[in-house]
Amino acid sequence: MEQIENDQIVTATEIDSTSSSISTAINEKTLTKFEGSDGINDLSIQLERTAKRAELIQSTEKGSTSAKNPVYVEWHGINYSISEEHKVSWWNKIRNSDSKLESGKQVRKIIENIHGCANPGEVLAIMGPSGCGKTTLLNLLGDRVGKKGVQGTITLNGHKITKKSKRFVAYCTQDDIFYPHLTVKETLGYTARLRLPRELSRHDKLKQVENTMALLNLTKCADTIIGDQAIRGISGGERKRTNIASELLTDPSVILLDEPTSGLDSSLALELTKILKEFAVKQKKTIIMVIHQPSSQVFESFDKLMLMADGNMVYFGERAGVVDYLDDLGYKCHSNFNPADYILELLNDNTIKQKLINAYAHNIRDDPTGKQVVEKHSRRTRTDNQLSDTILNAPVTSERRWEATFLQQVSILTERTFKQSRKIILSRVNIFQTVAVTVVCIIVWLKIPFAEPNVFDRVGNIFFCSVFWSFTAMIGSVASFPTDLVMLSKERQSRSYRLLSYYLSKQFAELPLVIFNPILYTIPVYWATNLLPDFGRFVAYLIVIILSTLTAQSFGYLAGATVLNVHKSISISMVFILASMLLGGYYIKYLPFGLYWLRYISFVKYSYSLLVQIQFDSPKAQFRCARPGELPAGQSSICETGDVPLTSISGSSIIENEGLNDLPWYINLIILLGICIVGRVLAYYSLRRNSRRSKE
Ligand SMILES: Nc1ncnc2c1ncn2[C@@H]1O[C@H](COP(=O)(O)OP(=O)(O)OP(=O)(O)O)[C@@H](O)[C@H]1O
Repeated sequence: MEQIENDQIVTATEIDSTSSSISTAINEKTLTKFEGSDGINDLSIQLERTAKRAELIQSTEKGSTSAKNPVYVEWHGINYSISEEHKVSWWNKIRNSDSKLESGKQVRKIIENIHGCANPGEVLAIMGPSGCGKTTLLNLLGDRVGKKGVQGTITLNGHKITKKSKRFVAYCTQDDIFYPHLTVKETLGYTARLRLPRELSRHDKLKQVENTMALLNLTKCADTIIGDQAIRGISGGERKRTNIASELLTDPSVILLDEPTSGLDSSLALELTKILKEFAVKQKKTIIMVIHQPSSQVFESFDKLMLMADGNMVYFGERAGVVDYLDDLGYKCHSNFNPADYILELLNDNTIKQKLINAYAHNIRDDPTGKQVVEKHSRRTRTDNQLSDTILNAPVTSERRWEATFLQQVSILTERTFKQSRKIILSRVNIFQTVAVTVVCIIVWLKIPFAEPNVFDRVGNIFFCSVFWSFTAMIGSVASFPTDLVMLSKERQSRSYRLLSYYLSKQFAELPLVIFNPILYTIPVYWATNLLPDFGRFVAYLIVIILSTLTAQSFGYLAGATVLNVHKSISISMVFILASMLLGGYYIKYLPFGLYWLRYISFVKYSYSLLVQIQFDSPKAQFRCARPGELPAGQSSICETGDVPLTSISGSSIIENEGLNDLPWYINLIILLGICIVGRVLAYYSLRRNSRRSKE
């Protein structure tokens, strides 16, 4: 306990002195320790950096709620197990017929009887060899695992974690999850606007972003896109820092970090741990981090330490006490050795590891869930003038479920989705594809004459336009939800917005993008291929093409939201669009007996019928009858049905003959609109059901 207080006093004094004046800190006494001007330069750079850091942290304190809501985290008796499918092949069963090999489920213990606590103002480090269960424990502390297979108690200020209390806990995952086309500043800006208290003005929120970027040395890459495997963006270390910045920015009371220093060089790793430590001390944040091989300076900055091996506890207590603890067990760490390296070396030796696990189990033999050990290290149980018992007993809750209002959420998310999706939907490749298809269609169907022999070409042009854009929209939208899923789950876990806000914003943002290419295609193709020269009919034609595209998009959304797997949903959509195309009325006129109704389940039938009605069911649509020899052999002219051969025929007679006006145009329109809306509503409920399931 004394050690914690001393550590905090040292850090607080250091910050105060540095922020007040650099010049007084560089006193003569200190300078004599360094030889030559390089030493002086190094020291002044260091002090300048420390002063800047303190100043920036101080600036983020304005409006900080974590200092007012310190949170004490405690956990004991934690067990987590998973059931794994165990399959025995029929061949193995035959070969081992005398043994009792059976397929079935096996329970595997991931972590066992884990306990600990983390106090506000302190940094707790969790260390151990790879695969020992550190991330699993962090996930459990952040309530990101669900209930299945979990036993034990985790509390915040002595109260169970609730949906409202989760907002006070930030989780920096090991994998940095971002929208790749947004810049660092945009990413952090949207996070700030969604998650910072609504009382702060937009200007203050963006100021907070600037300060956090300066603090984490991100200012120089502020306008660079994040990027991913396909597009080059910021570096791995910058991604890591952006990830931490996006959580620090939201002013949480508890910060869980999974390997925050991986990918950073040693000086950046040290700088980051110093920042976290200062945040802990100055703003009473509780910091728990999983860390691999910290340098000795980073190791020194921890207040508490938890060591794990094979899912078991090896040590929990003061960081400063671990070397003596190991020494007492016969494992002496030399003074010139980094204790963190030494600990990992011990835990990677199977025999020593088992001895250390047994030694810890022996120590707590009278305290099966570790409750007493936890109480010993808890600041909640003792009187402290800053963090009194009453504060650390206060329920961790807020009046609001979300900081941004519903309308703010929709507008912020729409802006963000638009920025992210426009780079994909309106990519150069997609625009090139549209222009190329437009040119090909114009060449193929240039100035189709209003004549009977060309009716088939005219109808083909109309059918192609409807199906091509439906197909493109459906395939483009199936990946929408599966690719957003990880981001959605991360942001929903931190209660950034409602699912409905996300869903509506997706619709609004992608609407102009999805209809841009069909419009770009339809305008020149309509006039160049000589479709009905009537502006009103052109507008109606364009509206139906857009509606058909949006209907196909809603099926794409539905498939993606239901299956949540890009490959599977593309396969399902392909089958669906092909079936709709075949049943649309262009390829098959006469379905086998009893299957005629199948036409009515194809959305293509409604859009195709509507487009044909727009183009043919008009007094202006008059077609010259075929002259002898113009029609293919065996095909009779529609004009020859009466006694007197006609010279021209109306479009309405043609579609009647083709059976394309079985439903009036307004019924086709209503059904198409209905399918579009129902598809979107079903996609929302599918997404909601799946996002609830993923939480369980
Ligand atoms: N849902 C799960 N299904 C299957 N195995 C799991 C699951 N969750 C955890 N595990 C297993 O539990 C063990 C601990 O995993 P965890 O990620 O917590 O380890 P770690 O200590 O964080 O490792 P590292 O340092 O390498 O990240 C691993 O063997 C992992 O494969």
